[in-house]
Amino acid sequence: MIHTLTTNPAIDMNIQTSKGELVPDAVNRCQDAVYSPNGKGLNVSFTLAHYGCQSQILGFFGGFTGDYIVEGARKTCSVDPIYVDGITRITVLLRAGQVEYTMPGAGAFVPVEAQQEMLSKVRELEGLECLVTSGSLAPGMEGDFYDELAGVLAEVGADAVFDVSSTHLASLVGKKPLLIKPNDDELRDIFGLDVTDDASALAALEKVHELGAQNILLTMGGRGAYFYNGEHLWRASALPIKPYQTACAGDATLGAFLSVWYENRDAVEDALKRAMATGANAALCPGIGDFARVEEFVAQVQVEQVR
Ligand SMILES: O=P(O)(O)OC[C@@]1(O)O[C@H](CO)[C@@H](O)[C@@H]1O
Repeated sequence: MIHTLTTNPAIDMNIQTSKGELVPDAVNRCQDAVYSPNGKGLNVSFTLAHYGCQSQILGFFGGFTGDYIVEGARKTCSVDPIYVDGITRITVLLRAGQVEYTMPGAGAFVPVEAQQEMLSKVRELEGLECLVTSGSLAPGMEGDFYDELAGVLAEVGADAVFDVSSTHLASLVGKKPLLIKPNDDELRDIFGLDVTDDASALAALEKVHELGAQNILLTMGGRGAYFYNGEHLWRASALPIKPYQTACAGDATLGAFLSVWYENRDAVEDALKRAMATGANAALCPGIGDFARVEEFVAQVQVEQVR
């Protein structure tokens, strides 16, 4: 079974300013608030659940916000939480007219003892085939937690998938994760690599593969995505949508991709079509979305094997 790990989950609070603008030093009244239990790995689990793939959510949770997320997530997924003393964060996703502001809180402090408890839990999980670790590290955690985690996964023979924005990813790929999912900003900031066309995508993803990542799913928002497996490179088109909020789209893309590809490594085209369609649908909704237009979108995604 796939498990997901979110060290720093969040309630996503989507709001819109009533006047369609954000005015400094003024009272900006807001409307249409939507609250949802989120965090990057949870979003992957919710997406997997939508496609009938069972997964279990792991993470650190604290306070009333942590309880809200655990309770909410349990409506669709199994959750095995570790509780910490602080208060799990809220991410404010504010829309002011055409402008989107994403404001994640810092999150609850995770002491070393809780980190060790998580590593022991992972080591002892029954039926662990793959751990998807997503999102930022909670306060109190350092990049070496990922190294220890990768060590535990290697020890128990489980696959590692990382969708993390930490600069530590540059060395973590040396542990040969099954898959990483950077976006184009992360590829530039962490690996110093830019993608402007097929040739630069191939050069960049070959480089990251040489560093150790077995497979790379590169998401680029409105510019589509590439997938490289060390041998072949595929390009997938983006949907021409007007996003409501882009925050959860990458997680929906990853979850949808895994829901096909993890069990069938040859089904890259189908996996990419579902991934792009699901990501686009998520971008139209608050939270992870309603998956309502996925089938319609699948038919519109163009996937081409470019090498
Ligand atoms: O601080 P992180 O973990 O990078 O990002 C957290 C977050 O913004 O990402 C998710 C969307 O991807 C949201 O559900 C969540 O609030």
